[in-house]
Amino acid sequence: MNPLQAIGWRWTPPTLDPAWAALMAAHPDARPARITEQHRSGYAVSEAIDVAHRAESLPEWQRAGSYRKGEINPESRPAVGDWVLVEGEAPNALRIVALLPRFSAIKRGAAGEHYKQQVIAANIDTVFVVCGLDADFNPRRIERYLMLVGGSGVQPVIVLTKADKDSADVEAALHELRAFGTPVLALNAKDRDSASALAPWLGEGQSIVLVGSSGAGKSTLTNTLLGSERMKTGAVRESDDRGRHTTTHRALIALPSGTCMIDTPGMRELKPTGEEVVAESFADIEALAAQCKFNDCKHLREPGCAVRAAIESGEVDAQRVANFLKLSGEVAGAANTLAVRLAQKSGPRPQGKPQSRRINNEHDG
Ligand SMILES: Nc1nc2c(ncn2[C@@H]2O[C@H](COP(=O)(O)OP(=O)(O)OP(=O)(O)O)[C@@H](O)[C@H]2O)c(=O)[nH]1
Ligand SMILES: [Zn+2]
Repeated sequence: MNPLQAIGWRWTPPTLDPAWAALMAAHPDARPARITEQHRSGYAVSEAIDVAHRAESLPEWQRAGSYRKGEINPESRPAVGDWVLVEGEAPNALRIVALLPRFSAIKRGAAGEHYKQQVIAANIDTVFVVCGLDADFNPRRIERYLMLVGGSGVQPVIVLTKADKDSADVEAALHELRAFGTPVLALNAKDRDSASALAPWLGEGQSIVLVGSSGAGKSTLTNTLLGSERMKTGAVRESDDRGRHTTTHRALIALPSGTCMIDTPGMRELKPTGEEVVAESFADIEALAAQCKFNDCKHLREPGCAVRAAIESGEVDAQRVANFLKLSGEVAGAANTLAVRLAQKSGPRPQGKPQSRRINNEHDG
């Protein structure tokens, strides 16, 4: 097997994106590799599972000033999961010479003053939104994740863990979540047969990520899919009493099925970029809204509101509608911040504002 296949490469010349083929033709001495880490000063790339090396990147991806001058959008820098072309030999002479265009990208609104958004994981096929059928069960949080990955090009799948627990009301949960229009499964993350329900998304050459709150069962599920105890789970952690963050970090994990799982810390801190289309992950509400009397209906107390009527008749959950309105407000807020930032960037620099201040926070960790 081509060692790249274990880290998600699945293309052959006939299935290769023409843009990729063109870049490869332009760099005949280069070969593909995948980004596993992105740092302030450079990158780590992998050409086979469990091996990653530092690689020198193009100068325009390094200079902080390039962002400020608007020469390079941070989104056009490689991120974890990106395929790049490299030249030279590891460990000391690897150089990235080109970024291959990504087919999907999970982004988040960036904390920095300058850039609008940051790519957290690129070239992912499926994101499993993991939620336990215990006290962790929270449809509103699931809706938030679905909204954040909506429009990324990544297929979301809801995975409800802890279905084996006596207290789990599996049928009620499945019934509620099926209305979301996203595939949903309930399983026991500790059990291999149960976890095999994920097989349709775990084909060879697929790339996946798991998101979900602490304790949802992500490490447990990963271990079960791996078939061995490779990640430390909550249980281990409790006994060593060192709190969180004991999970050994490994960016690309090869599952026996030939799927590449990407584990990147940024996935834990998703927040809106302002470019999300909330309605996309609320298709049921969007369909109702199309029937409201006023086409700018806010679904609050307008007459002829089909959304309110559907709440009354029990067709749609009032909390789901409330969350839709809340998330729409958050995205609108983020979009506003984004617009202000872009305007400041293109307009003249405010008087008396020191240049150096503007460079702060430009980097991700
Ligand atoms: N009975 C049962 N227990 C589960 C299941 N999934 C996870 N658990 C337990 O729930 C606890 C937390 O699971 P983890 O896999 O550590 O959760 P996590 O999502 O990786 O948490 P973080 O690493 O903090 O993000 C552990 O004690 C697991 O054994 C399940 O499907 N059934
Ligand atoms: Zn309405």
